[in-house]
Amino acid sequence: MSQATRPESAAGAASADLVLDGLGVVYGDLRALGDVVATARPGEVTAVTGHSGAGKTSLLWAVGGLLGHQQVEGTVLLDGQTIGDEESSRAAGAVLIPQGSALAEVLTARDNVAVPLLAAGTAGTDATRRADEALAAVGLGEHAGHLAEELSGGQRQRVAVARGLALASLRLDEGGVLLLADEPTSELDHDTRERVVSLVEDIARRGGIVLLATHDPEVAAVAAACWHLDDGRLTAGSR
Ligand SMILES: Nc1ncnc2c1ncn2[C@@H]1O[C@H](COP(=O)(O)OP(=O)(O)OP(=O)(O)O)[C@@H](O)[C@H]1O
Repeated sequence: MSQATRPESAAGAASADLVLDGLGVVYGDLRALGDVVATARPGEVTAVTGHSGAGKTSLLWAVGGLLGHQQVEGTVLLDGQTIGDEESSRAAGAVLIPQGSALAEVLTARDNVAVPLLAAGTAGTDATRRADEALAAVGLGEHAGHLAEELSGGQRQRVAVARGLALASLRLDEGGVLLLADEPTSELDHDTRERVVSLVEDIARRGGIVLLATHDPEVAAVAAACWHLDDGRLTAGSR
């Protein structure tokens, strides 16, 4: 594990870094996130921690361009370019593994993983191959043909992880990825959790930028850096 940093200033960030400069999120009268200044580096997993309601999902969604203009304050830069709206974040390789599995119930596990790959322009046979590989990697190779609605909570979460990792791998092949993983291990047993964390680490090892929101100290402990949120404010890094 490398020395963790408290990203107090965007100054000195390398150009390929993800830089949050005064990032804030408001929902009407509620301020969920305020004035976050932080830098995440390619090749590292950055854990995003904090109590329930601290603003972890809001941060990930703001970076991914998934919130409305009026809800987001400040600037998100990747490789020196402003991102943070849907189009620019997607073009920059942003991939979200959402909290909760958000699967299409009447599609198979395989199709849940393959459809976003097809939508991203992957040819059918390649999308199926990538989907099957991703499902096998999370231990669901034998469930590829099962409908999502037939799967357990933990299996569904693994399909969602496989979907995100398959798309992240595609983005890496295309030039780069910004993986936003929102509590991807919350419903997994110990061994499966370790397997998923290792797959997320692989994305970083291949040069991706990874933000990993988690409540789990053991998961956070694998990260090279940690952003800890307290009521929407970034507090001191823990390592
Ligand atoms: N769409 C929304 N409209 C209004 N308030 C929201 C919305 N989404 C989140 N909030 C509020 O914003 C705050 C931060 O929520 P957020 O989901 O970012 O926290 P979190 O750290 O991810 O929480 P958890 O660990 O429980 O998932 C909370 O007070 C929450 O109630």
